[in-house]
Amino acid sequence: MATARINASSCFPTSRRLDCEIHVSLRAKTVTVRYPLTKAAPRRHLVRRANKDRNLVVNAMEAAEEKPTKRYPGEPKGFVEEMKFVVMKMHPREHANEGKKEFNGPVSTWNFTIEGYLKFLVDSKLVFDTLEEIIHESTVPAYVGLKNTGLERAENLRRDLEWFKEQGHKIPEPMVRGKAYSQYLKNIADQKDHPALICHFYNINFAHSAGGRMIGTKVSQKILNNKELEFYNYNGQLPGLLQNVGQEVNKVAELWTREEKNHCLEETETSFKLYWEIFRYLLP
Ligand code: HEM
Repeated sequence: MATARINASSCFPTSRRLDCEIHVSLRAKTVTVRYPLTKAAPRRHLVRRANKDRNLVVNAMEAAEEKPTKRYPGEPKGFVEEMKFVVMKMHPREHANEGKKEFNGPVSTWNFTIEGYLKFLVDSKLVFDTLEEIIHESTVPAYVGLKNTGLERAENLRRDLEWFKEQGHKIPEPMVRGKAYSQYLKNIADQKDHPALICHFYNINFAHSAGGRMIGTKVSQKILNNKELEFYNYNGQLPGLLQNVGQEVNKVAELWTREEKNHCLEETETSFKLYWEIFRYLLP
């Protein structure tokens, strides 16, 4: 609501006239209008005129005021929340609710096979290998806080695949889906597209910590005799690790323009599609 303050005390004489001001405030902005009146003009004229002008000034300010800036879902809580909002909309509804059904959602009806699961692990390893190498070897300031976060999975996956080998399983070579995602990550790193890369960093790591872990539990129960794989084992408390990484990503994104943030959010679709292809090895 606009208010106008007629500041009669700010009438001050100059050599030939009496200048007075009114201040009109609209939300955070204040406009000052100066009235050059002759010394002879009585103050009540000034007040009358200022009152009349006040509405004109308010209207002009309202017209000039920028439209309220768009709020993005999740924005008040930080950029990671914005990313979460976007990716959750991409999940099929029954998958997004999976965690609320005490692991008895559709994933529990999947008939996992060792063969499919090994493909999933091998291609996931290639993706984590690539992502971790890019982040680790980079000197880009935006990635500094994303090194050695405790979410790294490549080494744990290597140990899991070793275990499968010891059990007598043949470990496949990386396949086209894993190679496609790995190559895509290398391309955006070469292009120095940091917002896009950080989008993938978030989605790959956080997807694994959420739906990925649920799937891991089911696989373990159904076909691995409850064997706990290293892939799902973190050095430290996972919620704390995720919170720290989330804070680091939020800090980086605070330096971005809205365009860079939107570019990062738009990249979610590619990340979801590419990683979804790898999850599909698990489908019967
Ligand atoms: C079978 C496949 C999948 C299932 C069953 C699944 C399931 C879930 C579930 C249940 C959640 C937790 C929702 C909540 O917090 O209430 C979740 C979160 C998430 N998923 Fe998926 N998801 C799958 C695939 C993917 C893919 C392909 C991506 C993207 C690459 C992805 C990215 C994420 C992310 C980033 C989160 C948010 C984690 C967080 O910020 O806490 N998910 N998913």
